[in-house]
Amino acid sequence: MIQSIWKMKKVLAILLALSTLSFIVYLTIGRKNVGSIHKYTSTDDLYVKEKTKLLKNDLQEAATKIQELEEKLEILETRIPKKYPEVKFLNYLKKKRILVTGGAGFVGSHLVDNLMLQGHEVIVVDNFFTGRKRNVEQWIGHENFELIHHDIVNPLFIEVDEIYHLASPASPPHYMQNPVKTIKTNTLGTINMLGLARRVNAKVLIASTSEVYGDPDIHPQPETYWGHVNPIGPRACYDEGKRVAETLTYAYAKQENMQVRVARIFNTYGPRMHMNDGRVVSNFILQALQNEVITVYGSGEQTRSFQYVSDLVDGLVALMESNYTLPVNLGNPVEHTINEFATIIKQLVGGHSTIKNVAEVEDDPQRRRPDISRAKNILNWEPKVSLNVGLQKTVNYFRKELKRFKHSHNKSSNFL
Ligand SMILES: O=C(O)[C@H]1O[C@H](OP(=O)(O)OP(=O)(O)OC[C@H]2O[C@@H](n3ccc(=O)[nH]c3=O)[C@H](O)[C@@H]2O)[C@H](O)[C@@H](O)[C@@H]1O
Repeated sequence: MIQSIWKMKKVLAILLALSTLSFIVYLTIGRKNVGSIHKYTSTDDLYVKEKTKLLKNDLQEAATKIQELEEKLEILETRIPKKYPEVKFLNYLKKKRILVTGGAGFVGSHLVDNLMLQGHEVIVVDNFFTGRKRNVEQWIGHENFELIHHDIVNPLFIEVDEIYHLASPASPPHYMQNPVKTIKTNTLGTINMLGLARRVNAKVLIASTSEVYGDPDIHPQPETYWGHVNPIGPRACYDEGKRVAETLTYAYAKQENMQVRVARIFNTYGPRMHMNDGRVVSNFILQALQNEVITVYGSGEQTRSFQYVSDLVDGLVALMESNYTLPVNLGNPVEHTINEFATIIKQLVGGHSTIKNVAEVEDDPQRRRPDISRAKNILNWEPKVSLNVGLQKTVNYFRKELKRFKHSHNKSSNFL
């Protein structure tokens, strides 16, 4: 079908070219001939004018027809079946209807891929504040997939078996950009999702964060640690927002006898991170790829532990499938200072960026590393992807993104 459409397109292009050519030939050779055979008269001139007019009309008619045909072709093209990744077949007993809030975001979209490939029906709800349609475009039109543009701060009425509640900006510059909205998403949004889960009797997993531990004074951080959070600092909208989300979850679970899961997610990276994400992984990689200065905030002696996104997704699915209700840390326990991390990225990318220490960030947690004993014991889960392998995939992704950005930037400036 695709080939025949291409053939039709070629034929149309040839037709258009031929008719234009014949018109030009007529105007040049035809006119000259008229002049060479006959003596030039005003009758000839009239004849040529009349003929030109007729040909112009013919050409106009042909152009209209071609346009009509092109429109028909466009409609036909939309009917060409899209090639989707192959999904498992599940019978109606095993197939679940799963809602993923924030499913067009970085982590959400990878989770959606996993659930779709397993053969489930997936409904993505996203307000596209930090999520992008592009992250889930591979599934658009698939019979098991649905994309809803909706802000979960408002209630949602659908029937589902499970809810992965991931909707919230997660990058510090993003969540600090509109702190009130971040709090609303994590409080009102969470109430709406817990309310929905209660109404339809669905299992619900809440994406919490390592930030509930604040700037920790216990290291590494086990789930039993209560945290060290500044309730009025610049990060409070997010870390206190997530703490309330956890409190709400356990209040609903107790009062309404619901099945809940809480994942405390540590720093995660991978393809589909936004170019303007502002977190350390994307910043350093983009800076290194463009030979710009790699900006280390503060002394660079603060630490983080980075997990690759596919490991996190495996952990989220395992947690949902378990019958464990208390919070579970999901993160990679391999810890690095930010200075070390800058050097790792610089070496991996190459180029001639320099590493520079710039102003520190207020309330920046100084040490962060998950204690993952609980996830290991209960879910039999631990990260599999090494930093080198994960970073290489992420660097490749950002390299492509930069090319794509430059290409579309050039195109739009040509257009202007
Ligand atoms: O990546 C994540 O998943 C986590 O990211 C953030 O937490 P944070 O650790 O502050 O994330 P980054 O902004 O990536 O910062 C990590 C460290 O790198 C530093 N950094 C960041 C960006 C930069 O250009 N340079 C730089 O030195 C920061 O100051 C911080 O010490 C979010 O708050 C968490 O919710 C989220 O789980």
